[in-house]
Parts: sequence; C-alpha cells; structure tokens
Amino acid sequence: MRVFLDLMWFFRRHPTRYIVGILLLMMVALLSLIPPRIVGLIINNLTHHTLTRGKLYDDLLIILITALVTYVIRYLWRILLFGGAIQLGAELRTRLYDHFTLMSPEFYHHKRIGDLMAHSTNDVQAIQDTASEGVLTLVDSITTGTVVITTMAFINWKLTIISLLPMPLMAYAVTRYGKMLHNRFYLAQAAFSDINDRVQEYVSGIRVVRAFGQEQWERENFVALSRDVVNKSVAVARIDSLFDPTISVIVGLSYFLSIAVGAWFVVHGSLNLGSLTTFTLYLGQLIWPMLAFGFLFNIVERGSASYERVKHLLAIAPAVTNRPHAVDVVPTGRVAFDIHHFCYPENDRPVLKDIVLEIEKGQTLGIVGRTGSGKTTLMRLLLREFDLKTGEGDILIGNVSIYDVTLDALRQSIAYAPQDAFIFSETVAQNIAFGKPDATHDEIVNAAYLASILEDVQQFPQGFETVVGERGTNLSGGQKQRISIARALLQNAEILLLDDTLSAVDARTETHILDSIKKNRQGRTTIIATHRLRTVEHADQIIVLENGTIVERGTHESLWALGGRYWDMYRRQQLETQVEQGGIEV
Ligand SMILES: Nc1ncnc2c1ncn2[C@@H]1O[C@H](COP(=O)(O)OP(=O)(O)OP(=O)(O)O)[C@@H](O)[C@H]1O
Repeated sequence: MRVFLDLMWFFRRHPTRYIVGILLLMMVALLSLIPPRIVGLIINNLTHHTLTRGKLYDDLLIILITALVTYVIRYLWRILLFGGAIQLGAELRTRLYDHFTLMSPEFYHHKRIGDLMAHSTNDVQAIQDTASEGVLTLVDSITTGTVVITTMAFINWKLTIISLLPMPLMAYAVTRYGKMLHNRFYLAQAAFSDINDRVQEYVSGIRVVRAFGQEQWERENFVALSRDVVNKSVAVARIDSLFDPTISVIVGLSYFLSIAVGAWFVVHGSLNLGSLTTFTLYLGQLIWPMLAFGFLFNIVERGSASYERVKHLLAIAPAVTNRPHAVDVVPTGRVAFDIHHFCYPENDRPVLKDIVLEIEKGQTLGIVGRTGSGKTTLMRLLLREFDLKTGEGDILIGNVSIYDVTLDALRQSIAYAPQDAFIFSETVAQNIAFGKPDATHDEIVNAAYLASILEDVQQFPQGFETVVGERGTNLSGGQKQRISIARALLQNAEILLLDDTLSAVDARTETHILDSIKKNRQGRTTIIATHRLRTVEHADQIIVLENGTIVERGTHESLWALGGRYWDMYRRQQLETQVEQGGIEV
C-alpha cells in the first residue's frame, strides 16, 4: 500500500477532487444499505399479512429513488477519480519527458530507447490505474465492507461471524498471489522493454538489415523476443486468473454458511425470514468489496512495481547542470581551450591531453586528424555535452568560463551541425527552423540558399512544405547534411560548429557552402572538424590532432611548408583525388 503514500503529493494537490470523490463513494455504500432493508420489510409484511398496495408502492418508490441517486453519484465519482488519474498520467509523462531532455548523451548510451518508451507508456498506465481503480477499490472495499458488515452484525452478530469465517483464507490467498504477481509483472515489463527496443532498432536499421539480407535472422530474433513476452505475460495472466475463482469459492462458502446457519436460526425462532433475506442480500453486497480487495492487491502490486521504476529513472541526476553561480548572459568573444586532460565518464583513458588553444572572435579554426583523434570530443566539451572536472582545465568564451554561464545562455551562443545530421519527420521548413521556430519564410529560404540546399528543396513535391524524415520523403546523406547546416546557419549564433558536416557533399557544393559561410559570418567564429583537409584550407588556424593532443598547428601554408603530418595527409588526399579523377600521368 506504500504506493498510495508515494502518490500523496498528487492527492494533496487535488484535495477537493479526492475528498469529494471519496465522500461520494461512501454515500453509495450507505445508499446500498436501503434496498435490502426494504426487501426484508416487504417479506416480513408479507409473512405477517400486513402488506398493503400503498405500502408496497411506497417501498418500491424508495428503491427506485435510491437507484437513481446512486446512478448519479456513481457517475460523479468516476469523473472525479478517473479524471484525476488521467491528469496524474499526463503529469508523469511530462516529467519523464522533461527529465529525458536534461539527460546527457551518456544516459542514452546506457539506457535503451525501448526501456524508456515502456516507462512512459506501460509504467505510467499502471500508476494511473493505481490512482483511479486503486483508490476506488481501496475506499470501496473498506467503506462498503465496514458499513455492510456492521449492519449485518446488527441483524445477527453470530451469523455474521459464521458467514465471515472463510475471510482469513481470502486474505492469505490474496497476499500470496500479490507477491507472485509483483515478481512476474516486473519480468513481463522488462520483456516488453526488450521487444520495444528491438523493434525500434530494427525499424531504424531496416536498410542495413535488408542490405545484409538479415531479414530472416531479424525475424527469428523478433519471434524469440515476442515468445518471451507472451510467456511472461501468460505467467502474469495465470496468477491474475487465480484471483477471481479463489474469491468466488470463498464467497460461495460464505453464502453457504449464512443460508444454512441462518435457516437453522429461522427454524429455531431467533431470526425472522425478512431479516435473513436482508442479511443474505447484504452478503451479496459484500462480494464486490471482497473482489475489490483482491483487485486492490493486484492493482497496487503493479502500480508499486511501475512507480519504483519511474522513481528510479527520475532520480538519476543529469550529468550536466547549471552551476549554482551561473549567470544568464550569452557569452561572446574569443574562444580559449585550456584542457589538461579529459576522460569520458567510466573510462580512465584520456581522450584529450594538453589542449591549449585560442580562437579570436571572427576567426575560423580547422580541426583535422585521424578518426578517433578527439575532434568531436573537443566540440562536445565546448557545447557542455560533457563537463571537465575540477583540475581538468577550463574553456572560456571572451574571458568567461563556460561553466559560469547557464546552459541556455551558452547554447544560444553556439550553433552546431553534428556529424550525424538528424532530420525530424516534419517539413523541410520546420527542420531548418528547428533552432529558431519564429524564423520568417525569407530567413529559411536564405539559410537554405547559403547551405546549397535551395535547389534541391525547390525540386521536392511541396517545396519547403514537403515532409521529410522517417515519415516523409527520404533524403540523401548530403541533403540531410545541408539541411543540418542550414538549420545551424539560421541560428545566426556567434560560434558555428561544423563536425565533419560536409563529408557527403561534392567538391563544388562544398566550395559554395564554405564561401557563403565566409561571406555571411564575418566577425563570427567558425570551428570546422573534418577529415578532408581541403575543407579547412582557408581557415585562419588549423590544428592537427593525434591521440587527443595537438601535434601541429598553423595556417595551411605554414603547415604545408612544415612538411609534417598535415603535409603528409594533404598529399595523400591530393593523390586520392587525382586517382578518382582518372589517374596520374607517369
Ligand atoms: N561517450 C564516449 N565514451 C567513451 N569514449 C568515447 C565516447 N565518445 C567517444 N569516445 C572515444 O573518444 C575518442 C575520440 O572520439 P571522437 O569522437 O572525439 O573522435 P573524432 O576525432 O571526432 O573521430 P571521427 O573523425 O571518427 O569522428 C575515441 O577513441 C572514441 O572511441
């Protein structure tokens, strides 16, 4: 029952809804006492031959009015309690969503998408059920149970004790089933997460699966997971199915005892027929509270397992947060890295070492180096996707540490086009305006022009209104990259980060994009990481990274003249281009 205490924060926030709802439930319990009592009176009048037509009509009218009032009250409490639960579900989903948006990439590295989806759907639904059906069954089983049993005791306390003798059996069965259900439900939810995850991965990677002809293998995988979900859900259903028959047997036993012993009391004159009829009708009314009691354990077990999972998830603190002293001022000016060393969380190997680097405002920095040399990591540190720990160094923008400003302020000063361009299932215009939703159409068109995607968009069936991404027109790798660049350019931020974003773009288009950036971003800083050295030839400063350290730095000319790694890489790439264009003359 702890889950009700856990949910107290929500009940407290809606006191009227819950107090009125519970009072109405109690009223229904009291009203339900009237019809059996009247039936008993009618029977007594019948046996004593005192029943008149007028009396019978009055009695029937009371029963009818009671039924109508009960009908209205039942409708009202349903709206109050079930409406509250829907609000709770919506709030939990929003909290989870907000929490997910604060989480660092590391969190998503560890958590599976399917798991997170299961938390936001199945678990939230189970908690919602606890706040609606759980509250209903708890209040109803207690109030109706207590009211009916007390009234029965007034009729004949001995018969009440005898007819309730099987009850401890029910308490035992329900507790035992509840425990079994808890464990099985947990396993079933985990299996559901697994299958969610698999489907998500399969759908995202469908092209790779097809290209490698692995559909059959994937299908077998899916069938195995699906069988696992079925087996575990059936295990839950098996216990679920035990609840009703067990309760029915116990209720039946109760009925048998009350009628057998009650008839004996009637024969011996210690109970009249009308009271025995009322008593038996009341016993019938106990079936629901008893069933509700059984359901209650079932609902609460599910709800508490789900609440635990959601609570655990919400308790994970975001790795990157605003520092207590952070100010909400967008930083501006030269960018300075002073990184002694940086290791990714849960990893001892330094990915960056001794990075001392300054980029004057308005300059372009080119970062080159082999794959895995640390280019992206440098950008992710500037974006604060990961934080340097105390003693690991600092990053400044215009003499202000990036840790002394809020994350919002920092990210307003940076526009980022990542290595894997992500396209949302929305229109081209919405995709480009993602970082500036209030952008005008002209601004969007201009950004598209600068990123050399305008012509492509004009060829799309509905131009800028064409839906792209998974649920729309498929884009080529180069088109995705250019939309991602247009998105970053539209932000007009002081610092632009391009992380190998031109890799799928041909040489002519690349030159156009770089020229546009140069012309349109005067006075603002651009950082370009790339494998293709030609991309950063024009940069004011180029650094060559190797195993996380800067091994060479300078302009294209000075590095070429140095004849070192840069020169070597550049020459190789020149040769590759010549070979691609038809070979070298010997
Ligand atoms: N989240 C992470 N946790 C642990 N190690 C990581 C993580 N991300 C990257 N690395 C490691 O850090 C090193 C540098 O990676 P990074 O992505 O910065 O290289 P890169 O130069 O951008 O490579 P590429 O050119 O292939 O994009 C690599 O060895 C990589 O395996």
